[in-house]
Amino acid sequence: MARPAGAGLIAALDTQDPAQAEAWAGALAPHVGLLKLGLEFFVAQGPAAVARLARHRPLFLDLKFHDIPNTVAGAVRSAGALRPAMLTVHAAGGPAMVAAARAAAEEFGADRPAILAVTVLTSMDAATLSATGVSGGPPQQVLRLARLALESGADGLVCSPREVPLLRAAHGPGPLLVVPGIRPACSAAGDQSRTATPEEAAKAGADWLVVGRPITGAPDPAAAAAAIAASLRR
Ligand SMILES: O=c1ccn([C@@H]2O[C@H](COP(=O)(O)O)[C@@H](O)[C@H]2O)c(=O)[nH]1
Repeated sequence: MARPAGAGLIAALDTQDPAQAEAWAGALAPHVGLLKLGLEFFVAQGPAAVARLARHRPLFLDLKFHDIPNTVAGAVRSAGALRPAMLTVHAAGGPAMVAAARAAAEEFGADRPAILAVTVLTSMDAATLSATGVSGGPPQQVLRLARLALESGADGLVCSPREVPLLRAAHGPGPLLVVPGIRPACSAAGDQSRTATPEEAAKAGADWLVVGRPITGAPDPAAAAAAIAASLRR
């Protein structure tokens, strides 16, 4: 998948309902670079329904694999058959798991899915992370997991907009940085903790901004996506 000029927009279609996903995909396709489908849709509707949505835009299949290396490699083979542009694994699965995901993706040849490693979920603040036994706070843990994942073959990272400058300073322009936790001014944060506006995330150096509820929960989702896309072009 070619890197966008500036920051590109990805719409997260978080629903179990195939008719809703289809309606969003059709309405949002002119304004976004990719459509993101996650566990909610995949578990409810399965691979065939996912494949149908790829008629609108390339897919980011965000299933966040986290298992032993052999199992993750098999899952990447299964998911890769849907020809998504990008797939996610959890960096916390360790170097062998990330390397196994990358090796399985390579089996799809030149237009293989990019393997993105999720660092620290954007819903987690320092206290939540500390409760899982990780000391030092999100920035330090994101940097630790990013290094592990990139050295193990990940093409890019999922991180919050707050860590983008740190990751660019540490790893330069190479890694694809895909960034949820995006909240236009006046949008409700909901369960997201480490947030920024689309303009802030783009200025920090994100490649792709992932936006769900601020688009899908808007009275006119297409207009909301168009407004965010326009703000990224300014
Ligand atoms: O750390 C992460 C990783 C993935 N996500 C996903 O992004 C979208 C965000 O949706 P919003 O409605 O804009 O909050 C959602 O599909 C998450 O599963 C994330 O938020 N944080």
